[in-house]
Amino acid sequence: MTITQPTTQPDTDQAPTALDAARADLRGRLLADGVLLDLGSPGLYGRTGVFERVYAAVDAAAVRSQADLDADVLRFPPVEPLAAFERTDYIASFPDLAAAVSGFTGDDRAHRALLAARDRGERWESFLEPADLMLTPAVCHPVYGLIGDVVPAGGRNLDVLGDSFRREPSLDPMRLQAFHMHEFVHVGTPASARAHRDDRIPGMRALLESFGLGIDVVPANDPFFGRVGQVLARNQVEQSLKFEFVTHVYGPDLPETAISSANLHEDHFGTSFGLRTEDGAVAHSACLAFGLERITIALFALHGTAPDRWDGDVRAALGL
Ligand SMILES: Nc1ncnc2c1ncn2[C@@H]1O[C@H](COP(=O)(O)OP(=O)(O)OP(=O)(O)O)[C@@H](O)[C@H]1O
Ligand SMILES: [Zn+2]
Repeated sequence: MTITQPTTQPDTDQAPTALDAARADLRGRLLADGVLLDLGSPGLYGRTGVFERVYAAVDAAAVRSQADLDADVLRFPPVEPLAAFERTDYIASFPDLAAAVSGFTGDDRAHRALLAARDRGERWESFLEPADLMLTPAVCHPVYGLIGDVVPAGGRNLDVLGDSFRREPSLDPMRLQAFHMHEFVHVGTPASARAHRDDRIPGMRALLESFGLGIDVVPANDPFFGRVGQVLARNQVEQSLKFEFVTHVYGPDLPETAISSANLHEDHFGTSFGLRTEDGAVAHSACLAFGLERITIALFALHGTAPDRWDGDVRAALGL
């Protein structure tokens, strides 16, 4: 079958850097070899069988690596109610990444006006109204509202896989607008949350290394928005709240990319969602997040786009 793909054009005419060139090269290879399909908008791709095969293997290996948690499985839709989104405070830290759903609520007359604007070649989305739904930017968000006010002794472990949407259009195939994270979340005491994060870092690292990837674990520096955001970013690093598993996707001389993370939220969600431990203290939480597309694409970048020709050890680690 031949698939005709619309082409996404770069939206800048600045001179490309070595990193831009490396990103364009990988993107071109993934499209030319039929791993991804260009949907005509930066960071949005269709996926073919070869992508899905590796992606499913990565996810299954991630799940096996956390099996001892005996976590409760939770799955959610790609959108969350505005009221739930509000409680996470995401809009305070990352307004530039957030995206809302809107819908048409007008009458016949408003519909005719919409169609007239469309016939004139104008944008018509302004005829839509906010639908009180947000695209979920981090898959653990819906968990905290469902836990109940008191977390049982020993805490709760949750296995959450879902869609993430972040409005960060890019021609870097490692930076998508729509992607998936598989998260292993713990809600419990300050000590159990910290242990969940810290004790599992070596195992996560070993898993990613078993795929043949070179991994560094580094303190994360998230792109919090604006001037206040610079303070938040500094706190995050100083308090070592988040670690990222980074790998060289674009060669040893170019910056590494985060393919997974291990986060300690402290009392952030416990306070916002009114979660307490049995002794009445505010619950703490932590999560491990596997960035499934980023891990998958890192594997294609390193080992090539034909998984049957990958090293036997790598295929064994992935169960391919
Ligand atoms: N735009 C994206 N496209 C694909 N995967 C992503 C994207 N953003 C995050 N991820 C993946 O989800 C994982 C967990 O999300 P997290 O919130 O920690 O990302 P992040 O630190 O904001 O990523 P970055 O700093 O690269 O923007 C990341 O380690 C990464 O693997
Ligand atoms: Zn980050």
